[in-house]
Amino acid sequence: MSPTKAEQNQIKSIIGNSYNRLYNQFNSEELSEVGNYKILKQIGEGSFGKVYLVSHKPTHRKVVLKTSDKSDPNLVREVFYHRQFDFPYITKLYEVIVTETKVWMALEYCPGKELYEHLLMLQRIPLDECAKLFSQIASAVHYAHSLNCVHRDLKLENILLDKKGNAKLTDFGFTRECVSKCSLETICGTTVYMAPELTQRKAYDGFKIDIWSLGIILYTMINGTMPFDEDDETKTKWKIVHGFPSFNDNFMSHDAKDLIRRLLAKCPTERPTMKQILSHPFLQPYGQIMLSKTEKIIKRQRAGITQFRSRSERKLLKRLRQSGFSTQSIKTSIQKRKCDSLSGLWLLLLEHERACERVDYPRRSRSVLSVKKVFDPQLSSQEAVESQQPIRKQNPTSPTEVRKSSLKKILSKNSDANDLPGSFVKRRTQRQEQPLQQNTQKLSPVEHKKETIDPPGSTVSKQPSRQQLQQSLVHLVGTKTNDSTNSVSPSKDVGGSSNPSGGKKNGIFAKVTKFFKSKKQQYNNSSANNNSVNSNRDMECNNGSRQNSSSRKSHSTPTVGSTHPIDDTAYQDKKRSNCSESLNSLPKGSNQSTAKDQDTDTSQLNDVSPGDTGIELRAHSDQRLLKRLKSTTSSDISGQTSAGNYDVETVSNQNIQLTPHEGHRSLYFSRPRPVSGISELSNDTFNSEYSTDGNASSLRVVDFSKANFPHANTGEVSSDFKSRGIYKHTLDKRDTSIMSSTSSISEKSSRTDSFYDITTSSPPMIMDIRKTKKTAVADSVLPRIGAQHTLFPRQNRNSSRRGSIGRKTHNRGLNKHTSQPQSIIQEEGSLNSQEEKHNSNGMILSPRQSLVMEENNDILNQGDEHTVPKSTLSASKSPTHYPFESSVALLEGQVNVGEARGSSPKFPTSSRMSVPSLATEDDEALRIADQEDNYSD
Ligand SMILES: Nc1ncnc2c1ncn2[C@@H]1O[C@H](COP(=O)(O)OP(=O)(O)OP(=O)(O)O)[C@@H](O)[C@H]1O
Repeated sequence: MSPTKAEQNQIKSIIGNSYNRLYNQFNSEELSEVGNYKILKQIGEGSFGKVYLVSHKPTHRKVVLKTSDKSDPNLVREVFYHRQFDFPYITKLYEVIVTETKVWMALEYCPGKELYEHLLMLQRIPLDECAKLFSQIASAVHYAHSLNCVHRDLKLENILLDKKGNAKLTDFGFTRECVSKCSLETICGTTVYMAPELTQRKAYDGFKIDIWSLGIILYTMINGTMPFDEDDETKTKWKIVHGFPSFNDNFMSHDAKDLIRRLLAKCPTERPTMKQILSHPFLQPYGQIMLSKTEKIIKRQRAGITQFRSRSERKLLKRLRQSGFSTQSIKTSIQKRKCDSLSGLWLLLLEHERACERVDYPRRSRSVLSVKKVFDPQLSSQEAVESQQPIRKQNPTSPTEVRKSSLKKILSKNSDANDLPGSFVKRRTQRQEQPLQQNTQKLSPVEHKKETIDPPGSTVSKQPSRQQLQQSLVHLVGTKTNDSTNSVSPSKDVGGSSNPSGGKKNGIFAKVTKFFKSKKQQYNNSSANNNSVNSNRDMECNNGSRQNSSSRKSHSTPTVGSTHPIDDTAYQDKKRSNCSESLNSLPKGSNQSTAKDQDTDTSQLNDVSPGDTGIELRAHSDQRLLKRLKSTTSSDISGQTSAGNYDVETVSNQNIQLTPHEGHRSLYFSRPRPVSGISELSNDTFNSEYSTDGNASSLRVVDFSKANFPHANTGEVSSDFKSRGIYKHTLDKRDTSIMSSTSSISEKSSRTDSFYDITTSSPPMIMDIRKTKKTAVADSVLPRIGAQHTLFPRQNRNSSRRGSIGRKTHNRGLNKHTSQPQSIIQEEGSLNSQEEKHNSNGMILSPRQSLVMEENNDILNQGDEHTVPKSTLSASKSPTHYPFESSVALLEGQVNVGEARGSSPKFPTSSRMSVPSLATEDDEALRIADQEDNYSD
């Protein structure tokens, strides 16, 4: 029976509204979702992108999404190595989402932030805590070394703290493989953490430079200052080579001093091995525990017996299978380290499962033994002392703490859940507030301000948030409380839901199943509606096909956007249907407080974005930003890393009077934070790392190290050096290396190969920006990674990642419009503008696209509310081939809109919609590029 006129109108109106919501979402300035992740807030900013706290929609787990421009030269390296690591003290990489201009890494959330910030807060870390944290860091390095990987940028900023206060190594942008004792030549890292052989630009053993950096980290943790840190970079380097750290006996134990001395041995071969470090008396008992744990993990992973064998893994697999997931796909995804959405789902569920197992089985015997202690009056004074150590508070490691925590768990299980957790959290918060306030007083105005903006103690929060309370409650009573925002009752048909002890588990599993079921349901709904509204079929087909092309692509490319892992024939059939998607946007219930009525469209967007379509919406800019000194000052400190040319400039302008052992600067000294970098001098060697696997490069700057350093005794800089113009010398060298096309090519192929291991994305645009001005001083700090910049379009940025050298902005106008929607339009627009020369019609659309637009036009005219005037949707039918069909499908409206703007003065004058104006920008960019070429000539 055909639907009545009223029904038809209702359906049209629904589609119209849905279309408008989607349209508005595409034009929104706010980024709300990426893949399966819902963005909650921005929590940090790196040199090449932002870091967001997000919620994994299927599991509701908190995850960090770190975004990087593809122009980040270390991005591929970072993902390539990071995904290989599976270790408790290394941040987990769950998933990688690739869009046209960005790569999004879903990482384990470490609410404790950086160890650097923790140290700033405490001024110096107590010895016992140092031993524990350092053992964890050293075990992570040991693990990476056992996989023949060297980190090369170990520093306090690259160690994060999780919610229990455990150290997690992160940021593998400089990592590379290193077969034993191989000599590397790429100068990279952060100056104050660099080993003497690095600052002297000698070939080095990658393992040994990591060990030196560990020594710097340990010294700084204990002493609260850095051992070699001067205002002037050259002095710092001189001290690294010739100086010795001074020890304050008030903070340093004999063992600590001994270990630091060994780690900071000037001669690399004298530095201890990782095993020797972890066995050192200062680190006991933590060191030995970590060593045996690490060895066990390494052994298991080498034997390949880690995956899908454990009890929790088998249980989880069974549940997923029962719920209709294709477990084989999940296994493949994990085993091949695809870092796709299935990996993300699996790893997060497994983490949750394991956490639940720990909560499920509290150790009764221990808790009973601790009763005396709890009521011991002396304990309260001890607690006061411990409150000075917020990290240890949250991560009880001493037997007393373990007992107390276990007891609390037991007690809370037997008590009223409403009372105990609250009171416990409150007490804990009070205790933790104290040191925070004390420390705040000691901070300099700069740090104090920073504190006010963003309290650094993620382990120490003044006001426990609702989520913190909930987490504590979960931790204490072992059952998740359902609140209005997150409550999802465990579905009965989910495998294992009858498990009485697994309330939390069932909750999360029910959420996952519900998430995918709701998606499946959408398909079913659309099918039903399709059948019932045959008369509207064509119309829906047109609207649906537009999204469907993207959706199809989404399902077939799991690394981008979301994947529908439910193995269901009906669902697969639906996937094949061309006319179903339009009704995906039918309203549905949402179980998230943050979800707006656009939720349906959001999931729709999720299916087609971001990777499939390249649709990226600019992030919400008024989020509280974490003010990082190093990023805010990065442009000022371009010489902070091993930028030799910059050093020369500094040296030649200053009469350096070096006094050995000038004393140590406090961390609170208001200087920019150290930044990592790769020297431009090693451009050739960097390439040779890829092309020759670490063989010595033919291009060496002989004697540079000698000239670069003041005299060992006098501190005087050689006049020869001052007058010789090493600046020019190095510049020439750099030019030579940049012109070393062989290495560039080898690097290019290596990079793209690695890149394509994990993505199916289109290759990066190649742009030649090698030619540069030779006049300005700033040119002497041109990116050492010049060759890389020929691979990736450089964004118009004032700072560059890790350092220094690439800080000069190559503003050729080509990347002026870096906001995501613009870049999409720009690409499409430029495509159009190229073809416009041959096409007098101006508007270029494929027949199907034109048809879709016309149909949409009709729909919108019939809907009650719509924001797009009819005139903006007119389209001609010039046939054009589009390589990226899905992108174009999503852009149709915008392209049309842009073209029609002239004829419709009422249309909103958003620059991103203006194809003609972007064409003008391109012209302008070319003009600037030509000008720069003239300069360089
Ligand atoms: N997994 C995480 N959990 C919590 N916060 C994180 C996480 N990763 C990064 N952050 C936050 O984001 C900030 C920037 O991240 P990160 O340092 O990794 O970026 P980056 O691009 O590598 O920066 P750079 O190389 O300049 O140091 C960090 O200081 C930290 O506060």
